[in-house]
Amino acid sequence: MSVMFEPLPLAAVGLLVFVLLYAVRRVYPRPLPGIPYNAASARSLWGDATGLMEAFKRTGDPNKYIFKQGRDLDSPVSQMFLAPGSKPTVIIDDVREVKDILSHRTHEFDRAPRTQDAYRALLPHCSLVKLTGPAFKEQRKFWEGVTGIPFLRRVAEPKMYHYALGVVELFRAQTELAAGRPFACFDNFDVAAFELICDVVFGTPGSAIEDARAEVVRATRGKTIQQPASIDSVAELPTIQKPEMCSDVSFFISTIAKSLKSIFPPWTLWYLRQQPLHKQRLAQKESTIDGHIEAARARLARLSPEQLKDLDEDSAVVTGVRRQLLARLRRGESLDARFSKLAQKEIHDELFMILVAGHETKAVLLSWSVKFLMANPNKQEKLRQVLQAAFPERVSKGEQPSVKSILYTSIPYLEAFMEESIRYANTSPRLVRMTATDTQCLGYRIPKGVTVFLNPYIGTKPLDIPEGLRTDTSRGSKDNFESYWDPSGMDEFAPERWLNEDGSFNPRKFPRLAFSAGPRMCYGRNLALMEFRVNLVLLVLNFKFEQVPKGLDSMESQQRLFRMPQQIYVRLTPL
Ligand code: HEM
Repeated sequence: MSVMFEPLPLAAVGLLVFVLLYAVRRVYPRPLPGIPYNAASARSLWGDATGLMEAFKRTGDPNKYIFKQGRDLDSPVSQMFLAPGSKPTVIIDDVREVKDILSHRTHEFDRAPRTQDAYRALLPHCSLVKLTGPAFKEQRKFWEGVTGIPFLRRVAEPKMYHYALGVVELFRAQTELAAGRPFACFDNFDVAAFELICDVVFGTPGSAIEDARAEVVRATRGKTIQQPASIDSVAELPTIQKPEMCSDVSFFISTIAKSLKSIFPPWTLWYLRQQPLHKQRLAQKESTIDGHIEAARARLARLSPEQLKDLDEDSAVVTGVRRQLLARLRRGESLDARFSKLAQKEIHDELFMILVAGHETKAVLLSWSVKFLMANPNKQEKLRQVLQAAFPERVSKGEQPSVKSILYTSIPYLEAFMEESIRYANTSPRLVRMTATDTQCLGYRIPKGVTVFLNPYIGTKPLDIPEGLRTDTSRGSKDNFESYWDPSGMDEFAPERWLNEDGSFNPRKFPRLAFSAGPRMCYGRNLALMEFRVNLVLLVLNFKFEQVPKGLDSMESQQRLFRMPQQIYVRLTPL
């Protein structure tokens, strides 16, 4: 009997071993043929994830580790294994090719599901999560009024000046209370950036910066805060009370960042969304934004068709609502009814996206630029001298320059300083795409459905690549810039590299990718640049940024949604 049954268990064991071996093989890295990789990582179940996690723990920023690989392997295209059982991720590290992919190859390299998933749970209808097809382009066109120069000049300019002056006054009060000690200042920039974007989106002025200043003045007069004995210790300042919506947006930004950093983003996101705090904040932001949309709809629905057509849009919510109402007029529908659920959601999500994308980015850039001022006292002094020459009223009469003169006076060294800050801050150090079709890059075949990390940093020496391996458009772009690499090195902060010999500013000295390129280029670039300029000018004219004590001056970065400094302390002398 037993002899008869022996072959069956043997076959079962054989099958089990085969299935196990197959399963193990499936979870171990399976390299894409022909693309260089780290051989040791390919032998490990966790692939490159272990090294990446270690680098993240050690430095707070995984991007150096990711883009170092191409240099180690001497290849502009390489692959990494970032999660067991998943396809490899391809890394592309060549400025010309990255710019070409972003500008001309969106049908081959489009929005990655990783990015879509992270945002889709919160903003399913916003343009950011859409693939670069007709629906995306139509939505961008619908909203372009909000980011266009006429709207920015008419609506955003006076508001950004107001909040930038508010920050100057807050710094002045904090400096008095700190009495020579260094103090943390990220919240100043963060809350002011939020109040501006919120005002641009809803047309409702914020008072958090003014309130914070009043609180600091009260604490100084009442001597209610005991400062540390040492002049080199961090001063105690009253905490800025963030508007509720600002805390909500920061909370959602950290949710998105956590999911983007996770090895298994959908699981992380699912877990975060189950948390009661998440649900509570979500309900809060839904009712706030919907309230603004309904108030704008009710107001605009009372206008005559002519008034509606002639109306100057004075906030993003008015833009969204007016354009929906104009579409109703064209279809011969009544203006009175509430919006359909879909129309309401589309306006809602785009407004929320502007709040998310247009808030922390600007505060992070300003924080880096303040660090560059402190780390480079000679360049700070030079910037101040050119600004004082451009705006003599600040020195002779103590008057602040007007917003128009700040924005529209040509000041080459200021433009170079801004450009170099944007380059060196490298706030979005990794752009993510997915191949939408089987394709190739620099002679390497990349199959459909592979996640691709693009390095937009203008600061690493390009590897030698035969021109014949490039696409036609990439070959054609060779002379678009004076250089792709500064022989004096790009690891220094040097605004001068953007100046011609005659001292004029030359934006074509090197490529610029900090706001990405092509059809998916940053939507808020103009607003961000104007706001950066106004804040930088007013800060440098009003304060000397002294060096902060050792231990508070680290230039190390951390990766949240953006690459931001680990430490942001200032020590100021008012001017
Ligand atoms: C210093 C400030 C800023 C920097 C450095 C920055 C950078 C970027 C970058 C690099 C991208 C491209 C991401 C990609 O290609 O995958 C991007 C996209 C985007 N930015 Fe900005 N940004 C800034 C400010 C703003 C502001 C103020 C707004 C809103 C008013 C904004 C709205 C957006 C949106 C909506 C997208 C997504 C575009 C798409 O649909 O693909 N950004 N930004």
